[in-house]
Amino acid sequence: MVTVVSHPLVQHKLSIMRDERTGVKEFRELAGELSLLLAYEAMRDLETEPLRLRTPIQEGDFPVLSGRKLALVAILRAGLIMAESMVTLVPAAKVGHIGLYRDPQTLQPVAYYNKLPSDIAERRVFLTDPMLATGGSASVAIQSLKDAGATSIKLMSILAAPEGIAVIERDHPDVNIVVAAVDEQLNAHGYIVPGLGDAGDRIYGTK
Ligand SMILES: O=P(O)(O)OC[C@H]1O[C@H](OP(=O)(O)OP(=O)(O)O)[C@H](O)[C@@H]1O
Ligand SMILES: O=c1cc[nH]c(=O)[nH]1
Ligand SMILES: [Mg+2]
Repeated sequence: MVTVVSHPLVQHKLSIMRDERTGVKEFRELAGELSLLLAYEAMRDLETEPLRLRTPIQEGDFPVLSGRKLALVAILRAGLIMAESMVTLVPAAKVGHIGLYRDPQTLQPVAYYNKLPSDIAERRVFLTDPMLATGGSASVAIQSLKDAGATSIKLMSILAAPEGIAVIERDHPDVNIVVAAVDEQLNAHGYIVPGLGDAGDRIYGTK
């Protein structure tokens, strides 16, 4: 299932990120802000339970988060900005890292790092990567989460191509996807069109 967050704030921030004139500082800030807005939607179904407490006025039962604990897992590099921003919303979440880069010739993901919470099997996992292009990186990352025992995984991306969504639906039909927009297609180099360019390079100012 794919959820496209069509809220005007999300769309506005995304359009500024797309603009080639937007510099590193603003791009990074917007990526963080958008991640919070996407998280608001992605975490809509978190469980709550009533907590008995007393306000300054009277006693009552009030909802607090319950159920499975959370894990945020970032696909490095670009997904890091999303997880770092989201952890401010859910400070008790553990954070994992999966290092992948996409080979520019083959477009295949190359793994270089993997560090996940040891109790990931018991946690609800939110996997972050701003770009879902061919879907190769996200599919491999989801497989490594499953190999580590994760059973509840949601993929959060800022932009997706239809091709990438199709790959996740084929490889991991149990994984829901939350995105700000689904663009037209990929170009010959595997970039999302119209897209926003190379997310990692724009976040970190590399080339
Ligand atoms: O869906 P795919 O075709 O696999 O492409 C998407 C991947 O490409 C980008 O990472 P990149 O390889 O540029 O690494 P970086 O984040 O370190 O820049 C992006 O952040 C995704 O991880
Ligand atoms: O458009 C794209 C595709 C893959 N990775 C990016 O950063 N951008
Ligand atoms: Mg990159």
